[in-house]
Amino acid sequence: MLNKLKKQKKSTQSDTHSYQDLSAENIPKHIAIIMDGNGRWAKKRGLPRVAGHREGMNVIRKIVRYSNRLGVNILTLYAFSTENWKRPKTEVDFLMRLPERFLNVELPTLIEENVVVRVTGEKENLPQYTKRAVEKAIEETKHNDGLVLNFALNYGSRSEIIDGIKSVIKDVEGGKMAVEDLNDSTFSSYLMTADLDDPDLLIRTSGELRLSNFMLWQLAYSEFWFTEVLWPDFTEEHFEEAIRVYQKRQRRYGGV
Ligand SMILES: Cc1cc(N2CCCCCC2)n2ncc(-c3ccc(F)cc3)c2n1
Repeated sequence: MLNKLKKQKKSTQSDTHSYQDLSAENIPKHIAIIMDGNGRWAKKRGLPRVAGHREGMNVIRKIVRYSNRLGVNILTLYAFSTENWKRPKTEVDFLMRLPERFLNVELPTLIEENVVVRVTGEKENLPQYTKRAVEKAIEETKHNDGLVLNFALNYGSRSEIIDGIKSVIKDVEGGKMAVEDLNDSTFSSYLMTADLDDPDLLIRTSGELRLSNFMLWQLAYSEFWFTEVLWPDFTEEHFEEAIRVYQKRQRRYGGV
């Protein structure tokens, strides 16, 4: 993938995007995105909030494809937080149908593009139709080895950390774990993201400057890039700008 990027880098214009001054050597391995601003996008246009969520799904398609072409290893998308259950029932019901709606359209392409679908969150509390759709996608892409598309779905970082602590206590009491062996690395293995590297870059859209209970442990050393752009208006160019800024920061702090 990086070689392909190098070739495209030589030409001033690849098929749809020129990777202007993006270094193929330092593409963030794991990019996490808080996809915010969907409701505001709809309100600005006098549309119902759900229209913003629907448009937001179209942006996911573009960013997944672009991430795969750039050679990003893991793309984590914050789709539904444990706090989102407090939204109006009509909106929650609509949101819970989106995984099925997205996968019914996209799964064949994801399989073809060697993408691995993964979900981070409490799947047990999801409606049956939501769980069935995500489990089917996880099963049908588990043998792929390309981009890991990780949806944070019904995910809350504080409850993830509390559950991790409870598991550590259980293992210590059961003699499976010695307290002295507890450190960053062993504790990370008790979290839902045990099999993933931490994010190198966090992107949050719509101008909000907070983490909203998202990957609080995992983002400890990540670069953050915030934009006023609302998620439905987010494009490959915005994504490229975030990576360009990330790469500039890496050069500045690359030294010892
Ligand atoms: C709840 C929810 C909301 C949701 N939004 C649309 C995108 C904008 C931000 C939030 C609303 N999207 N978009 C894709 C999914 C999804 C989740 C799991 C999966 F395996 C496949 C697709 C999704 N899920």
